[in-house]
Amino acid sequence: MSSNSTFFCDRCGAANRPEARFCRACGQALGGLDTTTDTIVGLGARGISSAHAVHGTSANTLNTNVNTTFQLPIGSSTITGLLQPQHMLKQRYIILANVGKGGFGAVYKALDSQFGNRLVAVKEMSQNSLDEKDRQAAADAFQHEAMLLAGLTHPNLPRIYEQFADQGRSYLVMDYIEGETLEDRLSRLKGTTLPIEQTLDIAIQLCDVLEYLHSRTPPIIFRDLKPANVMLTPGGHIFLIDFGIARHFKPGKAKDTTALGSSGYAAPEQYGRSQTTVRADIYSLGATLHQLLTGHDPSETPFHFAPIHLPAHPALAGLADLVMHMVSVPVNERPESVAVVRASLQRIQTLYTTGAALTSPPTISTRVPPMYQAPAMMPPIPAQATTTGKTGKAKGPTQYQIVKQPNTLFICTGHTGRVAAVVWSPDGKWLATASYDRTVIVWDAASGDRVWTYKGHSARVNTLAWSSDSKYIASAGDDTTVQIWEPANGHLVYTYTVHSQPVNAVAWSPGGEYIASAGNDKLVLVWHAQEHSELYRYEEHKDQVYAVAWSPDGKYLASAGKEKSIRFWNPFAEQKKPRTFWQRVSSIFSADLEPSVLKVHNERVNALAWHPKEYLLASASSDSYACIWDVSIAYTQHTKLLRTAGGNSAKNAVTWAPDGKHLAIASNDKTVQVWNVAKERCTYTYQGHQGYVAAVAWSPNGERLASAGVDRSVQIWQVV
Ligand SMILES: Nc1ncnc2c1ncn2[C@@H]1O[C@H](COP(=O)(O)OP(=O)(O)OP(=O)(O)O)[C@@H](O)[C@H]1O
Repeated sequence: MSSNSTFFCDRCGAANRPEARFCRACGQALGGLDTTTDTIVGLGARGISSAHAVHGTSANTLNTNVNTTFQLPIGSSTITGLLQPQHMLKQRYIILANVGKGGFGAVYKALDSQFGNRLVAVKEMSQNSLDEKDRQAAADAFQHEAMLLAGLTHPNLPRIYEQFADQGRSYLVMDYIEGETLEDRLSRLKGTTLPIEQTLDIAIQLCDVLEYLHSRTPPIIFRDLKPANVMLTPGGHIFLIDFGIARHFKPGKAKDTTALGSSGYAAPEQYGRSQTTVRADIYSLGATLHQLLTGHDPSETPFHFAPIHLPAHPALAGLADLVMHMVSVPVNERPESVAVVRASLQRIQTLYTTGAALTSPPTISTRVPPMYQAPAMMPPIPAQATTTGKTGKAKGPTQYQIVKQPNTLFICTGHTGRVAAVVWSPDGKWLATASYDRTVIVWDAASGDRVWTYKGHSARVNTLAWSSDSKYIASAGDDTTVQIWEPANGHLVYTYTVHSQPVNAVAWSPGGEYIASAGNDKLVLVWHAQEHSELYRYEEHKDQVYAVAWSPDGKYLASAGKEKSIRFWNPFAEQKKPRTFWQRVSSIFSADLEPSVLKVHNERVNALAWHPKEYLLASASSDSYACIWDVSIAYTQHTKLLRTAGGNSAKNAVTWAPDGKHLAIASNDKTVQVWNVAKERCTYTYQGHQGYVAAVAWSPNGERLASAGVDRSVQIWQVV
């Protein structure tokens, strides 16, 4: 769907690519065009190349009700895209609209009536106007796309659910992607370009997915990367679509037998001169980036790329060079891998968006060998390394020199604003971080790799919580919403919009049934996580609420904020208000604890954490203290005060070790202190951060801690 010069069909007048052999609108043979040698044909879903399609080999569990050779009956209509809204396909899919043309391939938006009416995209293809050989090649290509996609799982790829044949056409059912193709986005810009920040973000996401494809065994070369095959969601997430010509790279094969790809974006070697490798995808990525940065369509002047002129900014100095290297005609002059490209892009992005430079290598994570044993004593940090560097400008973002500690396992970088929250998934596999940069990033806890960047929020994200089964995240922030979404793919499940002001705290009940959310509107709302109906609205706070926590048995809530005191209450009992005098009296003799207000802090309370098993509550306050409250004897307000080192520094976050014996406290003094609760003694101080530490979380297995804050890094470290 790139904008090459067009060829008009005699029968219906539709515009076609010059290399097309059949009209994409009506299927009429266009004739007279040789596609054998130096013309590149995008096989895609049309599968009409005279060249042989490449056969997929990946094992998969794809649901298919069609015979494996995928022969299609001849004689039915050759045209696709004719299914009307409300048409029921295969007694299951209700067609809503045609979103992707007609001709030999069409894509419909549809509802899956057997799966809660979830939205799906249904790709339709007909090969019936082709001669026998081409028809089989096209059918093979279609099945290949299905098989290939079915074996892949990546946040930037649509999931595939089913393939089948119906009325002489083949269908592929996959995730419906809300958004538009990058090609459509570019054409709406009318010659101008996307903001550089967005281009860098898109480029890095494309690197993520290409790296994933290239790391399969055998590697998958996409071979048709171009703006028309990239979909962009309103939140800025990208998906690679159209796997028609992706193929497995077969080591040792000297030369590709087919010329595939799209003119302007395809590397020279795709014309059949030599075997295509990952560097063919690097070329196409370079051509796509060149177009994003210049607005110039490469299909107009294949293999010729004009110099790129970018705004004068020190961070962008290397960007033009990088892109021009990627589109080098000699294969060996291009970067050797997508990982190399991604590392450069990330370095540029960090420098461009924050002015920050990291001393750690420019990859997402830096790793310490798994055998590493932390020394009992932490060596002091060199004075030079601990100083906070400045950009040198009078005004501008702070440059943080992140220094790895001996027990640091990973330093995850990617956020471009303060990290406000960090939470482990209950199964220990993932970490999620929320940031003022409006995103939530999900990280692989074993490798430190970024898995997903969620961009559903339109303002700072302040807080997040995992559901107890690790399947959902609730995130909330200054846009006043709480959003429930799937960390595996970023799918938004529900947006809760009852708060009228920024939301600062969200907590999922231990059983997973309820969510408590609280914010600047002074409310704590307790609502059903699935039905979203309100269970109880706590209105006792006189000022903004910053923290909310469930007791481990899911019976009580504690909430606190600007008004300095902590409120401890039972949403289920409170729900039954108004309570009579006699009910109050009898409750004294019942097993239920009375709600109470705990007062010890002299400044705002920033965080609360409930002991994993007992009725002990930890709080962190700007008054420089962390406290432990025994709330089972609430009226006597038994507390331990822990004043961590760092003098008068505010305490921002607290987390209990899973065994309940230690507490970690994050502070404005740039440290995290680990305290032995029974001995009331600080046993270790982590000093890897170069700014206020805003968040800390203990891993479910008790072996690691994750901390994050103003320096934008997320540091995962071993407990010493
Ligand atoms: N999963 C999806 N969700 C939503 N829309 C989609 C999806 N897949 C494809 N589309 C829409 O359908 C159009 C055609 O899709 P696709 O590129 O896969 O088909 P094609 O016929 O193979 O195109 P091409 O001519 O590029 O080979 C896309 O441009 C896009 O607008």
